[in-house]
Amino acid sequence: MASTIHLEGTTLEGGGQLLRIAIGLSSLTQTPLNITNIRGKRSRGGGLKAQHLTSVQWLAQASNAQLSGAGLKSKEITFAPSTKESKTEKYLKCDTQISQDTPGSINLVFQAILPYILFSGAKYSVKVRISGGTNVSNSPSYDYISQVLLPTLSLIGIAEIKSQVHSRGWSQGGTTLGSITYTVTPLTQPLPGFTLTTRGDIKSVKATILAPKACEEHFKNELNVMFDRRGTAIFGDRESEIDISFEDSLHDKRFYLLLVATTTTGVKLGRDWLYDRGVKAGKLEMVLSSMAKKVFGDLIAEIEHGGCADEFLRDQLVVFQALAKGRSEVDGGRRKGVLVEPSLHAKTAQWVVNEMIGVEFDDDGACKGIGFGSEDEDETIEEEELRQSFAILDVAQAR
Ligand SMILES: Nc1ncnc2c1ncn2[C@@H]1O[C@H](COP(=O)(O)OP(=O)(O)OP(=O)(O)O)[C@@H](O)[C@H]1O
Repeated sequence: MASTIHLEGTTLEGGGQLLRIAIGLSSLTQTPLNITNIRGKRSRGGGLKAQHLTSVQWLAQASNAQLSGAGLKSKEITFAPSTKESKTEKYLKCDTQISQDTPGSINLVFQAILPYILFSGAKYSVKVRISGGTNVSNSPSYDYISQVLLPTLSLIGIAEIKSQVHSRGWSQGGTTLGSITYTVTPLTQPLPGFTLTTRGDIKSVKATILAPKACEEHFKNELNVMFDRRGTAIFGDRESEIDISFEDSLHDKRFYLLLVATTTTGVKLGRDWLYDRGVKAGKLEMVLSSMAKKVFGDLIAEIEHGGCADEFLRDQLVVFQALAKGRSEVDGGRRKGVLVEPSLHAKTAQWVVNEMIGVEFDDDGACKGIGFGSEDEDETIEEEELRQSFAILDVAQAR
């Protein structure tokens, strides 16, 4: 049996993403895992929030893992997947519900469980209905997942993930919970290494607005003004293809805007903003115009670096690069001729995959993945273990 890997939860970003990636990889590789100081860099002492606990418990059930220490606010857990059976089918149900009774981000739960389902080897589609928040600050919204992440996964060879939003749930103070169903078809072959390095020209931009119905015209006008002003920075002198969609947020304090640029090579770049406070009388115009300016500015910065992934997508692709077979590269772009540094979230994701499965990333955002599920995967892991023990020997000799 593999020895337990220990991760220190304060490393780098020190948030929930470290836990999500680690538990997903532990379940897949059946490697026991111990995490201390979970979310150690977050305020109020860190520990597991409901959303994290839900993900850990679901993965423990799906991989038949022994879980100890897990509870709300827990700072240390040990997760030991069963190594006796590899028959995922027994525990990974084809139709499953994950219910949260708080508006914790549905999409962060999805982020935690997706690699496990995709690479589980199960021979049936897995339908997961998750309740909680669909649009929550500092996490991917439903709209971002369905318009940026899933089309990108399709571009790199993971075609079969369908999404359906049943109702919206907003972070903080929302009265109703939202729910989404994701239907995932597990891979039947190892994921081939992929490159996202050819950006292409911006072909179209889709704007998604969620806001109280009364401000529909107003919000759309703000966006049209911004497209007039900043269209050249987006499209250059090419024809602009613009689509603006509006959905009633059914909440007088919830305003959300997502802009997604699609390029001629199918690359998606997205930026969004959620404003979830009240708007004082006479201030609506200012709020909508500030939102529009901010999201346009952020999207244009993503377009100008010329890379193939926005800041958030970059960290969300790391685990897929690490599990794919052979070399994968995601171009994060350049500013003033210098490579755009990965965000702290992306560096954390890269650190976790290195600790868990020995995959190293270079400065270009490339790595050699282990080819999870392929016949020679054991060899790749063994080679890596051997390499690491030589590295330890080298260090010992140097002392
Ligand atoms: N606006 C956004 N659009 C898309 N993805 C986002 C956005 N904001 C954050 N994310 C993604 O959400 C994840 C947040 O990870 P993080 O570790 O902060 O999670 P967390 O579970 O909320 O932890 P914590 O509560 O500890 O902050 C990252 O993968 C990041 O890329």
